[in-house]
Amino acid sequence: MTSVFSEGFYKAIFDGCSDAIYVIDPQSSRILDGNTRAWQDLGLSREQLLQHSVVSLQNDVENLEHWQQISAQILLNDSFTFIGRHCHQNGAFFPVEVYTSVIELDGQKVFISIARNLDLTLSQREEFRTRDARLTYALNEAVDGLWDWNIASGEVFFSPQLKRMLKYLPHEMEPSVETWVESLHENDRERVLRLIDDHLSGRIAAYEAEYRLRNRMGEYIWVRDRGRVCERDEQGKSTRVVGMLHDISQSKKLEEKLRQQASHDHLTGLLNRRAGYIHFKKQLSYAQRYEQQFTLCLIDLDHFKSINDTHGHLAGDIALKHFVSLLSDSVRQSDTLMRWGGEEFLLLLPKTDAQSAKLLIEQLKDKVQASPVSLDGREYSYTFSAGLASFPGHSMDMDGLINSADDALYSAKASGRNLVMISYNCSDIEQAELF
Ligand SMILES: Nc1nc2c(ncn2[C@@H]2O[C@H](COP(=O)(O)OP(=O)(O)OP(=O)(O)O)[C@@H](O)[C@H]2O)c(=O)[nH]1
Repeated sequence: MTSVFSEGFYKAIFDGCSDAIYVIDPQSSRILDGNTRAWQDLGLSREQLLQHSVVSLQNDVENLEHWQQISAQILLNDSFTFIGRHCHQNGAFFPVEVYTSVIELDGQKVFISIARNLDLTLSQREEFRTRDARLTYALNEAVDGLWDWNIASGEVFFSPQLKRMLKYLPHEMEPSVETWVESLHENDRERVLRLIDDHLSGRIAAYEAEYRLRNRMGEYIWVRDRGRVCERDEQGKSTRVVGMLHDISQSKKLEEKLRQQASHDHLTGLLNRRAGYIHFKKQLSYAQRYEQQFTLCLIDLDHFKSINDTHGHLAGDIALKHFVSLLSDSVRQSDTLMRWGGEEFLLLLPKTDAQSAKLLIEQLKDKVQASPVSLDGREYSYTFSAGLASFPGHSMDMDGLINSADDALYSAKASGRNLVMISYNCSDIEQAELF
């Protein structure tokens, strides 16, 4: 039989189509025509195809009677889709999705069936294999660990690299969201859970957090975690989130070191003047808020220049460290000693009035004098002078307090050194009016 298409245009589309197209007689199920893809898919020549019918070719159609039931159904509905199996000449079956519609040709109704081969083509298979290999590589070798959370079931897939990051073996780590929640550092947990909740409910476009995560050894590592909802249900509720975990422990350590260097004195390890000033400000506002007295004490080593001149600068450094170690061991945890300048220190004594502070500093002074430092194999005693000022008695503000303590220190030096003096200044407001 010749092609039912007379127009070259339609013929080109018919033969060039990547799906198989069959023209079928509704009564007998005979194949009236088929495009190139149709006979190639079945492993037949065009002539062989035209010898067949749906009954002889289609495994799911049992006999002519069965076909006629199907045919009646197609004629009734004008179209019909079904998924079945076609049989290749070599005996192998392959899955097809067949869409059949009814058209009229020369006053006769015929069926046009378009059959899509659902089996993967070789190139598609190759592509999937490549993609699979890439995915496996990414999951295993990438520096980031991947997680995939099914919200409804609470199940979480942890990638091999994520497990490695936390020092777990491949078969370890219960794949549940609880595993992750329980590994969060308790100081980070609330913040991180709030962030992920904000993302799930759509308040923020993506989830991103830096936090500490406990590893198999019970140690905490710092991670940067980023995730995004990738599936929602019909109501728009998040059902699946996928994210990546990056180990940032090293950069956090470096950050901490830089922060420490910026705020601490390299020689003594004490807070430096800049950070000390910030700390002082906080202490003062705390004292104001809770109506508490506190005293600050400026301490300056006496004749320190002579230590440097006699024993050298390195010996001077040793003496400075010796002094800091003596004082640090003697003050309370709540007191803060900071390096205010070269051989000048500032000691903050919260909840302490000037008289009590003076007694304490006198004791420290005696202790320092009685604890010589060993320089060049020789014991060397040194002393210090100190000036004290208290909040709120001597001043209400930081600069006023520092100036008052400085005045007192100047007086102690001027009066012969190795002395502790309280400021003579007075704040404008009487203490009784304040507290
Ligand atoms: N070794 C060492 N010396 C320091 C450091 N910071 C400051 N100094 C020295 O401390 C000395 C301070 O000298 P001065 O300001 O004259 O004071 P002083 O000799 O202690 O005399 P008075 O304070 O008047 O008792 C100087 O020699 C500084 O070089 C430091 O970090 N290491």
